[in-house]
Amino acid sequence: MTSLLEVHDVGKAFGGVYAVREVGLTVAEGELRGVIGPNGAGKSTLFNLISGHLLPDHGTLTYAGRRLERLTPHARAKLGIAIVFQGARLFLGMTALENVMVGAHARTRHGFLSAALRLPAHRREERAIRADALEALDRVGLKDWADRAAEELPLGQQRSLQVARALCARPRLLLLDEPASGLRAAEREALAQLIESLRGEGLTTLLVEHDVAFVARLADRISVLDLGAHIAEGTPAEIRQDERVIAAYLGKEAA
Ligand SMILES: Nc1ncnc2c1ncn2[C@@H]1O[C@H](COP(=O)(O)OP(=O)(O)OP(=O)(O)O)[C@@H](O)[C@H]1O
Repeated sequence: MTSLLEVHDVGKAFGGVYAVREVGLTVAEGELRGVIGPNGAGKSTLFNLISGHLLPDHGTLTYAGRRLERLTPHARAKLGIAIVFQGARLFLGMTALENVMVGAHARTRHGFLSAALRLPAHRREERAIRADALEALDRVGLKDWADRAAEELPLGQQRSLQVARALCARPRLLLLDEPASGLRAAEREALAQLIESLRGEGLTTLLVEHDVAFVARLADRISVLDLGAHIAEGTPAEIRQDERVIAAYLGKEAA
């Protein structure tokens, strides 16, 4: 299987303490990879190293054969890496559709300013973006909500809207940071089904999540971090039985 993302030996320290050290993982094209770990394991740090919001102290990141580690988040977005951040905000006062259209900005030629000025070449582009945004809303089951104010959507649908925003940039790799956090059971279920349907479409996804059951249900393979180190990788069934993983979680509970 061809790999889309290769993280090799990355490390990142804050004030001399490693939040992530010597972490490596390879994500195959079309794979849904989960990343789990107890509090402070380094999940968010790893996520930000892949998105480009943090730069590694050492190690390499390769995406579709290109080295990433010195590229800005914007450059990575242009290569097809889309992000749904933990607790990301929607633009209030904008409709669901407008919120998604902002997500297409990463791949427009003219940039946000000329879009705001509504130059002629832009109107064409704007129409195309609008069509893409409607398609993205449709993919996440929110087409009927297109013209509603984003803040009117229930929390679960706001999360789906964030996914639509990421999809509008036509990503090849989708990064999800704790997408289920704060959701109720029914909302969680709907989100799981959405992520499953995107996997069915062949979208490669990295899912960083606190909720182990949520990840175990969805992921092809799971990488486990503890105290910044990569301690295990395998299928959900393998991970559930891995003694280092059990010890890492039990250790945290005991503490
Ligand atoms: N910007 C930062 N400055 C200083 N320390 C940081 C910073 N970001 C993370 N850390 C530290 O790095 C370690 C890993 O944190 P990280 O947030 O990556 O873990 P996590 O697995 O996402 O945890 P959680 O599940 O609690 O969100 C923690 O000890 C944290 O305090």
